[in-house]
Amino acid sequence: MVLFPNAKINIGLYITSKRPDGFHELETCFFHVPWTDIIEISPSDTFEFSSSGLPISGEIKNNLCYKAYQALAKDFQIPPVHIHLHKIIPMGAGLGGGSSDAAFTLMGLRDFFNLALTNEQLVPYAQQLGSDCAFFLSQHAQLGKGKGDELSPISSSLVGYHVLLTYPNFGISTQEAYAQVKPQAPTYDLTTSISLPIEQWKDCISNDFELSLFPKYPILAQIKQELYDQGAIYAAMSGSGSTLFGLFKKEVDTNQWADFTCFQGLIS
Ligand SMILES: C[C@](O)(CO)[C@H](O)COP(=O)(O)OP(=O)(O)OC[C@H]1O[C@@H](n2ccc(N)nc2=O)[C@H](O)[C@@H]1O
Ligand SMILES: Nc1ncnc2c1ncn2[C@@H]1O[C@H](COP(=O)(O)OP(=O)(O)OP(=O)(O)O)[C@@H](O)[C@H]1O
Repeated sequence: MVLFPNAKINIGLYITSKRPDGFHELETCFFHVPWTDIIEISPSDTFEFSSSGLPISGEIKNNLCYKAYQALAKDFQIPPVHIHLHKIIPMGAGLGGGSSDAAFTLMGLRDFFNLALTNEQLVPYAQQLGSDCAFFLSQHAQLGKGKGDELSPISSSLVGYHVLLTYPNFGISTQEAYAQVKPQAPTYDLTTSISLPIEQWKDCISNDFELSLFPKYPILAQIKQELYDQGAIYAAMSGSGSTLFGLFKKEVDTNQWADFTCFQGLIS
């Protein structure tokens, strides 16, 4: 079985308070984007995990695909499998690649072994694996609250837009990014702003992580400006960075981004 876990972008991200468990309460809108990893699940006599593509730091036992297998194997008698991950989505990028791998592994194992579980019933497994993970069990854009895993669908859509993702070839640790944020009341009401035409988003939707990360990494602010100079209708950082994205009405020339790792895709 072959799976294509996709990345996400956050449109708007407000960090409103720090919780007693050390996590933060936030409000954000998650959208799917078509940059994907590849996972293959095949039968095996013993559990095996292998990877190719971008090197993934950390031990195999900490890989989210392995953790997803273990989470399901605790509650269901599933035979061993070989999971191969071909890593394409950059890490420490704010694109949720690891979380997507975890969610797709849960859904893949469910289908591979015909487990009687709906995506909704997989949510508690996803929540154990990461705050972003539950979003990838859904097909459509979602408003995320709480740790980012309390989701409700939104009607806004990016279908027909071209998205350009620019990863500046360095990652930012999510944990460190949160540690530098001063929680505050949202600057704008995200539910109202996200329902406005995309052309208006730049005046009423922002990402709180930009406030602390742009002064630390001035290149990020420069990339955002260049995306607007190139004609983006909306440009921002995704999640805790380091990727900046631009939304465009037409395909754009990516020659000027040759120094970065970039992806351009039509949202369908
Ligand atoms: C920045 C976002 O990508 C926005 O969607 C997410 O909030 C991050 O989600 P994630 O990568 O799935 O994060 P997790 O793996 O759950 O947590 C990584 C670290 O980020 C911090 N963290 C994460 C989520 C949250 N609501 N508050 C936090 O403070 C914690 O220090 C945690 O140890
Ligand atoms: N399947 C996986 N793919 C990528 N990274 C993984 C995976 N499993 C565990 N990790 C660890 O998670 C770290 C962060 O990777 P991830 O792709 O989730 O980053 P991110 O873009 O910062 O995500 P987010 O937007 O959720 O904060 C990696 O450096 C790696 O050590």
